[in-house]
Amino acid sequence: MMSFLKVGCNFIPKIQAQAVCCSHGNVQQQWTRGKRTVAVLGAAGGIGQPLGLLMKLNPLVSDLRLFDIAGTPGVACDISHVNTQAMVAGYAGDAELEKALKGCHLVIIPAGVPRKPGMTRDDLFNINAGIVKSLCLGIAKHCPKALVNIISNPVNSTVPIAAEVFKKAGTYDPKRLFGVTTLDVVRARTFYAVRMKVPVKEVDLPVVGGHAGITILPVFSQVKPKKQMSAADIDALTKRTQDGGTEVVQAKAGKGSATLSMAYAGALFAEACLKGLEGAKGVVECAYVESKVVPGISFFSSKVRLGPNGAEEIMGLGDLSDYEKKALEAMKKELIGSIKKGVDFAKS
Ligand SMILES: NC(=O)c1ccc[n+]([C@@H]2O[C@H](COP(=O)([O-])OP(=O)(O)OC[C@H]3O[C@@H](n4cnc5c(N)ncnc54)[C@H](O)[C@@H]3O)[C@@H](O)[C@H]2O)c1
Ligand SMILES: O=C(O)C[C@H](O)C(=O)O
Repeated sequence: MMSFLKVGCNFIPKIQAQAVCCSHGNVQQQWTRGKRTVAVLGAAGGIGQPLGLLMKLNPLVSDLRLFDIAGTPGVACDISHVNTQAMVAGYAGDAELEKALKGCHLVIIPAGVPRKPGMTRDDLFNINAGIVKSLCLGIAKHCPKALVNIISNPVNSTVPIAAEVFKKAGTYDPKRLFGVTTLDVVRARTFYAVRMKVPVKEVDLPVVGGHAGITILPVFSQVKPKKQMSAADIDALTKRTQDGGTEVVQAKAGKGSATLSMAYAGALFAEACLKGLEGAKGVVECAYVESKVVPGISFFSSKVRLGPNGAEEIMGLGDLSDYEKKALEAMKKELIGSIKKGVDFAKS
């Protein structure tokens, strides 16, 4: 749980430094508050609006830039009335992208179309690939040193697209580019806690691979606190995590995909990045990054230690059960194909 959400309303008058914890609860550290500039691109959308609000609540943020093709002046005005320290500004349309990005430390991208029932995330490629490409061109030009958190689907392809854009611009640093897979972690932890009857705040559970169907692999063999799980439990919870996005798409019945839980997850990962920038120790989250963890798969989500330069360390997978090893084999072809599709698009 995010520190600023944990303390709820009480955090508002406490503008001075205080001890805060990362989502694994293993960090206790002092740091300076509110000196980071954060942009949300796609800020008028279903994810962008609550994500903007959550970033406004984050005491590490001094300036919040809300960018979209339209609608952001209103969203920014609304959020700016919240009595927390971050200054909020709205920017609309390509002509304002430079102003939105200049000086940013962290750029979060939930811009793009969401799924409707019956669609796969890959069905979004044709529209979202171009959106991510054009926004990343802007980042390369106006804030090349920023950390970039990509939420837009299909994440398995949009992150490789971003990498290629940055490579072409000569600004690529793999430590600063992340695909946000935190929602898979959030879901897996929730589903495990409910099924195994453990307090959700105590659950630590990595989710590795990518962010689509069988490429999502919760590693229940490493879950804490460990409860005896039957093979049927493991299979059911793995499948539910893999299908979590589709569960929401179907429940919303044509009105989009996960927005509120995604805003929460996006804010959780953004806060981990900001804590890393501030030099907090022991900030570890799963994220989809350029990786050598699985030979032959150039982008992969695993535990990443965040620090002042972004992804300071990409951690290995640890021991996997036979079930997980099989699932890892099963995802390889799809993941490699999605990565290649993104790279080919960016190069074309
Ligand atoms: N990574 C994840 O776990 C995860 C979870 C949920 C949703 N998503 C993805 O996030 C994306 C956004 O979902 P949503 O529900 O917020 O959609 P939405 O349609 O509600 O909002 C998207 C916003 O992006 C804006 N946009 C489009 N083109 C833009 C551009 N060039 N520059 C700036 N903004 C632009 C739109 O105007 C809109 O406001 C989708 O691709 C969805 O699949 C990812
Ligand atoms: O499922 C989707 O299309 C949105 C997102 O990727 C999710 O996991 O909720």
